[in-house]
Amino acid sequence: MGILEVQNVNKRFGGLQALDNVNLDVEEGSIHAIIGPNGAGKSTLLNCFVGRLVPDTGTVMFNGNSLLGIKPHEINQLGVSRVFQTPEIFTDLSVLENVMIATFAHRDGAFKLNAIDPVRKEVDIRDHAEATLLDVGLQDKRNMVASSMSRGDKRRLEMAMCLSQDPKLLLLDEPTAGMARADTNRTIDLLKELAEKRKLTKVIIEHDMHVVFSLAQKISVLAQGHVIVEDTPENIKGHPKVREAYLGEAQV
Ligand SMILES: Nc1ncnc2c1ncn2[C@@H]1O[C@H](COP(=O)(O)OP(=O)(O)OP(=O)(O)O)[C@@H](O)[C@H]1O
Repeated sequence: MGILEVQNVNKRFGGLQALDNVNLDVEEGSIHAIIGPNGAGKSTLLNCFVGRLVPDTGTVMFNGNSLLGIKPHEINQLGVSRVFQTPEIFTDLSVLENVMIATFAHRDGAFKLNAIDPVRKEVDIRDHAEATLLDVGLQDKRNMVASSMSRGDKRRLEMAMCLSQDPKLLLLDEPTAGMARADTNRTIDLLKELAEKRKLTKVIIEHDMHVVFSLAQKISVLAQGHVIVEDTPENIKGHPKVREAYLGEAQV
């Protein structure tokens, strides 16, 4: 049994079947990629894991708990954390303060900007945040104001904010979107390092096949809301069904 088990999930938006009987089995400690052409249903599926959307039918089980019908912060407290395509950070605060706020939010269940004054005084939270910044290589930038960081560093900061909550499952929505190749490669290295350092399961949505094939142990291919193949990267490469799904995009 996987740490994340998705069974027979369906989701319609009006006349559109965005998810069509989706099944997914994510093994604990693995990096599992979800790929597929534009509009295949990848983000819709991820949204069903974090309480942003509720499937019409089906089940989503994480570590023995159903993720359906509970609030996003409750899902977060069960150990599921998500890195968004556009970093969700407090731009006026320092790098360290952003991570401290995320650590605090996980412990106390509230993500509030005005919590920063009491949080600044909490030594345990500061130590934990400093250790997380070291893990993602941002320790030298801890006092920088978040708004002045590069795009790549902002995404790294958001990853630190997620990691500071000690998640069991990290969901990454196109973690390298819009990055230059050098930044993309740094992100790949970081995710590989984290896989070695922490026993953390990762589900990653990604269009960049260089990233997918560098990281994933298992790949699920979505097309028109349906998982057409779930297999290892070796078997996915050149798979006729996958080529067909990408016809015209020619990425795999
Ligand atoms: N809230 C919504 N209301 C109506 N239709 C939606 C909604 N969200 C998504 N859709 C539609 O559902 C389908 C799947 O969208 P989704 O964003 O999940 O695809 P995706 O695979 O993540 O695409 P991309 O790679 O372009 O981000 C698309 O046709 C999209 O237009």
